[in-house]
Amino acid sequence: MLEIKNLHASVDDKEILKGINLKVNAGEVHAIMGPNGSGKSTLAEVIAGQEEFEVGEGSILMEGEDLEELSPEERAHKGVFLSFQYPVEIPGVSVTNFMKTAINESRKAQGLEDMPANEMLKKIREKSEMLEIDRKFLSRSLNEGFSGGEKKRNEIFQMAMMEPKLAILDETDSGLDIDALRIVANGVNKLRGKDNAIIVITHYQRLLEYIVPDFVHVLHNGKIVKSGTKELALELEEKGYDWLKEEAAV
Ligand SMILES: Nc1ncnc2c1ncn2[C@@H]1O[C@H](COP(=O)(O)OP(=O)(O)OP(=O)(O)O)[C@@H](O)[C@H]1O
Repeated sequence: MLEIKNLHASVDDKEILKGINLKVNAGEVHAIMGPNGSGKSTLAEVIAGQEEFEVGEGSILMEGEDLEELSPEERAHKGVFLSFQYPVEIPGVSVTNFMKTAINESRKAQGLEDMPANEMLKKIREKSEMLEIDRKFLSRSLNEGFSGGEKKRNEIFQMAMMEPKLAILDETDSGLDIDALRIVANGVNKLRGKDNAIIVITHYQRLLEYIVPDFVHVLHNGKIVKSGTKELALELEEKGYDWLKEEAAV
């Protein structure tokens, strides 16, 4: 699904990603952890195609296709979803209408007609019930006055509606409380499937008790310095990151 090879990226001539290698297969959930400032969010944004980052050496392949020349929108149409990519408030545009537009834009890019209204309503009903989202919430203006938890709910709803091939959830600095943690975890678990892959960026071992990842990677100073299974997250909880920094320096 996704293959990142020796990826380097910088902003304002400062190198942030210094040779990332990562392979994510369909059906897998990967967690990325690591100390503040190690490059986790940058990695997510570079995969999604955020233009402020300059990609140097290396490549990002999605289903064998190099993403380098593609805009963030084109990547989204290929099935890459990054949480909080568009956290804009749009007064007067409801959560539902925003979703309808996003889905039809994506269909258009794939040469498809708009989704018939009844099909769209059915999908909205199914996904909102699956994620226990209140009807009233769907008619609210997008992100306007949303609490942190409501933003989270909206984001997971967007992911459920878009059915991305590769979803990247950057949870590192979103201040998740217990409820939001559960919203994210339930959403991810319900959307896990053999044809899609999910990358969760988190500081919380707790989140990984709910979403059991297949692999855990630790990013430090722009490189993945350790990969393992969910036990690695437990080890990090217990020992912190210093031992890995020391190992990485050797
Ligand atoms: N647009 C930018 N301009 C300048 N520096 C940036 C920019 N984006 C990121 N950086 C720098 O790159 C480094 C990595 O940041 P990044 O947000 O990727 O880290 P992170 O691992 O997600 O951190 P955290 O756990 O604190 O969220 C930091 O030193 C940060 O200051």
